[in-house]
Amino acid sequence: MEPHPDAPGPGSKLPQHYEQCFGCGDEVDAGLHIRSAVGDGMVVHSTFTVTEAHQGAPGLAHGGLLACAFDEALGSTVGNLLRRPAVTGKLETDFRRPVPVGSTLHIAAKLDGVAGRKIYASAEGRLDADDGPVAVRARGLFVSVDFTHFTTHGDVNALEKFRAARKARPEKDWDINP
Ligand SMILES: CCCCCCCCCCCCCC(=O)SCCNC(=O)CCNC(=O)[C@H](O)C(C)(C)COP(=O)(O)OP(=O)(O)OC[C@H]1O[C@@H](n2cnc3c(N)ncnc32)[C@H](O)[C@@H]1OP(=O)(O)O
Repeated sequence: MEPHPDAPGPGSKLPQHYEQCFGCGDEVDAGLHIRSAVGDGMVVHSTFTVTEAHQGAPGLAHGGLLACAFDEALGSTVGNLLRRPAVTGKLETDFRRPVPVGSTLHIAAKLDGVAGRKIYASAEGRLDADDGPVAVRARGLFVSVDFTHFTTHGDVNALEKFRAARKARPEKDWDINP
């Protein structure tokens, strides 16, 4: 499997895909503010720094928010390397170690395969360094969708704003053809 010919190359920092996204958006104060960059092959590296806004037990990250971080990291890999709209159909997580507030999860997510509309991806999150101890593993199944998925089910006004903002960006985007 190869990245899409127009996919950003290794080392490229990836922009937030939507400023209101809970995973990566700058406009969500308590969001995860995940930052990502393309790695070698079919890999995207992301970081998520856990704050007090992300707690479940005192001082520890909430498991649901950790799952969110992996949804974002895996989805970013699919969207940026294959450059096609897709949504999460299934997400599995293995929580192997507690993730304390103040720690940074280093997530390496890779595309494992494509079968028709189904896209398989998996990821590992390590504590505080790319070679730190594994805290979370995840696997996701993403399903390719037409852009009409978002116009039919989403907020059309917000979507128009989103499209206008993306068109104004210098880098090429996936084809949007509702
Ligand atoms: C350059 C651009 C950069 C952009 C960056 C973007 C970053 C984004 C980061 C954000 C990341 C956040 C992302 C988010 O959080 S996305 C938000 C969370 N996800 C959703 O809201 C999705 C809701 N679900 C649906 O809309 C539909 O169910 C979908 C569209 C998924 C499928 O309904 P549809 O009617 O269209 O298709 P189908 O039912 O015929 O299914 C098709 C195939 O898929 C298989 N299947 C489906 N589900 C499952 C399952 N659970 N386990 C196993 N298999 C499953 C199914 O068997 C079939 O296989 P096959 O029979 O053909 O073999």
